[in-house]
Amino acid sequence: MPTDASKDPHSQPSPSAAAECGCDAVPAGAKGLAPLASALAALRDSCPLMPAERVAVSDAAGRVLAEDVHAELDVPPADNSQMDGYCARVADIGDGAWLPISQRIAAGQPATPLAVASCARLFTGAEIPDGGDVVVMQEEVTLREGEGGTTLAWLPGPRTRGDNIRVQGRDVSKGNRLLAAGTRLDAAALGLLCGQGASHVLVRRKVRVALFATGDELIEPGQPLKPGQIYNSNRVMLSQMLSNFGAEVVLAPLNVADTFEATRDALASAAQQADLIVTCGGVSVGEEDHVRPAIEALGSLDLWRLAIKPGKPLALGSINSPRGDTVRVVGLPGNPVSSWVGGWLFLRPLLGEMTDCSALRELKRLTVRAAFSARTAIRQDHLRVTLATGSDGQLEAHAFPDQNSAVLSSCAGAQALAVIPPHAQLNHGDSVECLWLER
Ligand SMILES: Nc1nc2c(c(=O)[nH]1)N[C@H]1C(S)=C(S)[C@@H](COP(=O)(O)OP(=O)(O)OC[C@H]3O[C@@H](n4cnc5c(N)ncnc54)[C@H](O)[C@@H]3O)O[C@H]1N2
Ligand code: MOO
Repeated sequence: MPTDASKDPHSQPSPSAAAECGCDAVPAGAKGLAPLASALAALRDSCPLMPAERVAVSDAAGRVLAEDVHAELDVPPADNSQMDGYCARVADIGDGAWLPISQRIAAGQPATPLAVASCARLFTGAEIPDGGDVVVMQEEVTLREGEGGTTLAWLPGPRTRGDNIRVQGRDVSKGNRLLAAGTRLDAAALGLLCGQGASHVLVRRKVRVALFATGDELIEPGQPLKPGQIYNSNRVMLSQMLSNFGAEVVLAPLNVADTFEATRDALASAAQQADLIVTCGGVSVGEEDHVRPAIEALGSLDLWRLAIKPGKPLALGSINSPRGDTVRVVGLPGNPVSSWVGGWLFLRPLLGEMTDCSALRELKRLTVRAAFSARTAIRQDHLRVTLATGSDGQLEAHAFPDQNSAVLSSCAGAQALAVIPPHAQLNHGDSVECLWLER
């Protein structure tokens, strides 16, 4: 387990946990940094819930159910065969019997009651005829010609009642809850709805997000790179993350100039059409960082500067919208890793809250063995790790070697964030709690 590094005079910062941006050394920053839990509580506080809307099931992938759905039908609707074979009565088979084939039932055809001391030729999915109580796979059956052009089947016995029969309602029982409100509809859930014959479903409206990046150094991919410029990696990256988390990006201007006026105007225009505003960059302490003052000019800054790494200068606020309500603003730091980690730690749970989605609200936690060492100072660190099974079968977390908040390579392919609490020394082989980055 991580130990308290502040009490160990000999412990040195590990490369992965070094304070790359130097923030830990800023004395003023040591105080007043909000822990992650307070930031998440502030984020969830009086969050608007998206209204419900009815959409076609075929368009509902990734949407969040706004009500419980109860089954109106049994699935399967009648007992049916789970093999290609022959249906008979266990009593007629006994220790094995030659039985005449009295009917042939393909999937989709109605069955007639099974004649006494006979069997029915049937196929996977075909309805079980009344009276039949077992299906024998065709591989076990021998056929021969009987008298008068009939065919006889040898069904070996003894058999057990119900073998190879899928009983009515085995999958879904009429009246039972099929899916709970708050479920994010994946392929299987859509299949369940279709199995009920549902064509439409009541879901939460997607959260409309306005997203913009600030920074005069940014240009869009495809343009020639001039001295001093860098490509805008975060806009498309965050837009993709937001879509994956179920949101609809409604406004994403290519870039916003690094001025107070441009930032304020971009926020004000975003508030006209969005349920949530996400900005990237311009939240630190430099005089080119205008997001915080712009939020304060249009509403209130609820939280700024967190005891987390990466992501210390993350800003949470609300601005007044022309509709008379307020729109939440999440100001992510511009460092690409800080933005990406902020997407997982804040945007995902916030979207979960706004759509009442249980799966998005919390990242799942797993405790594994650390295949690295790390040391933290005043901030809780979130190291990008991949998970692999060690030689003894235990799950291990492997940290990307360079955990600097500008090294986006640490995020590509990362499967979890290893959480290293403040003032801790984690040694190779210790248990470490990870947040699973479920895609
Ligand atoms: N004196 C201090 N300086 C800094 C502190 C501090 O406490 N005191 N905090 C540092 C930390 S921690 C972070 S994180 C960054 C965050 O700063 P900003 O949110 O203001 O971000 P920018 O300055 O705009 O950009 C930071 C970095 O990231 C690059 N960037 C920005 N946007 C993008 C984008 N869309 N695509 C790709 N790269 C982007 C930008 O060029 C900078 O290199 O502040 C530290 N400074
Ligand atoms: O460490 Mo900053 O907090 O680079 O994101």
